[in-house]
Amino acid sequence: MSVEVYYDDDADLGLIQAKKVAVIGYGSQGHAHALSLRDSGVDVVIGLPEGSKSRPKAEEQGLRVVTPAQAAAEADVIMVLAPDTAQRSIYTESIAPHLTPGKAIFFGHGFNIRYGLIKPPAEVDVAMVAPKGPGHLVRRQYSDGKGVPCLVAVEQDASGNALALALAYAKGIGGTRAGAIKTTFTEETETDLFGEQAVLCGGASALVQTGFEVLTEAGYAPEVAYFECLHELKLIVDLMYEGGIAKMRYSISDTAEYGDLSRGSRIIDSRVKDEMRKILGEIQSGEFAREWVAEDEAGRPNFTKWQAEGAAHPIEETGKKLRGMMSWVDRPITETA
Ligand SMILES: NC(=O)C1=CN([C@@H]2O[C@H](COP(=O)(O)OP(=O)(O)OC[C@H]3O[C@@H](n4cnc5c(N)ncnc54)[C@H](OP(=O)(O)O)[C@@H]3O)[C@@H](O)[C@H]2O)C=CC1
Ligand SMILES: CC[C@](O)(C(C)=O)C(=O)O
Ligand SMILES: [Mg+2]
Ligand SMILES: [Mg+2]
Repeated sequence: MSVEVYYDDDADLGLIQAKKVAVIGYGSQGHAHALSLRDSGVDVVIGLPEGSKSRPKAEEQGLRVVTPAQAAAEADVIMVLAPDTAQRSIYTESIAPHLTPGKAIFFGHGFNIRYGLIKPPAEVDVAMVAPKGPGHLVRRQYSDGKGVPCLVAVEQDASGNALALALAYAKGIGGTRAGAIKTTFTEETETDLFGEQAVLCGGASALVQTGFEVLTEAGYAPEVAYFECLHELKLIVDLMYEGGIAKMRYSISDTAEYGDLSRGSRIIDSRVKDEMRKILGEIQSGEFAREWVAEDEAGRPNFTKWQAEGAAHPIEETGKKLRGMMSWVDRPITETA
């Protein structure tokens, strides 16, 4: 194997238990890291602005919440889990003044370091622990005694111990149960952005919506189209997750497998592959990052419009109705945050 993968036996939890950790932000990732670190015996403080919606959620879970500046002042390790677009100003206003030599700043995604939006001083460790999964599942897997794999990376090793500290942190959130892969900030950032845009979120959502539209526009029942294009996708992906595409193809009928083999490459064709390469180029050149930062600074006009259009897509109404009939499917998005 060309990558280095670390498991529980390779990580010393004592290293992070000996530190005070500030988790800045208590959203999808923040709540998962904070609660799991606490359950792993780590001293955790949460940094949130006065008036943050997340404050009562963290306090209800028994966590101590202070301002981001106070959390950064108290902590040895500062994990930044606020939205990527907010991190630069949080860093400048609340973290940088307290980032004294010997401390460590950690990230859950490399965006701000990769694109030069945050430049920490040379005397601190700069590392990343990036779970390869949504925060609510990071927490659920930890609570179930399992773990979501993580990427770990060290951008700056002032202490000479940054990787060991990052691995200890990864162990504290269950990441080394599944495996922590050593990478770089550049590789994590570019592959993560590509994955979410082209395959996992952008690609998959567009595939599902378009399949649903084609069936319903041809007169088929929305309920049947929903089951076919969205609900069953999870069951198919579960088989891929367990045993690769090969296991999924083993389980489906020969008819489905012949349709898959003969038709799949007509859907995801060379035009789609060229577009994926273009998207990767925009990520590598920094064009996507500049666009997203400018969109955020302008008050997110396109983001808000596209979000509303997505929420109004007929598949959502159909899905809401059908999921209401399946109590085991319709679980709340936030169980802890
Ligand atoms: N979502 C995910 O599963 C994954 C996310 N990541 C990375 O993790 C990081 C966090 O993302 P995510 O968990 O999605 O974020 P969320 O949007 O879910 O949560 C953001 C949190 O930050 C808080 N916040 C907002 N502004 C500030 C501020 N100025 N100071 C302090 N806290 C603030 C929010 O509080 P409020 O409630 O008041 O808005 C909220 O608690 C990002 O770098 C992301 O790329 C990495 C892997 C997966
Ligand atoms: C796939 C989306 C993601 O990269 C993630 C959950 O890993 C994110 O940024 O939320
Ligand atoms: Mg990701
Ligand atoms: Mg991401």
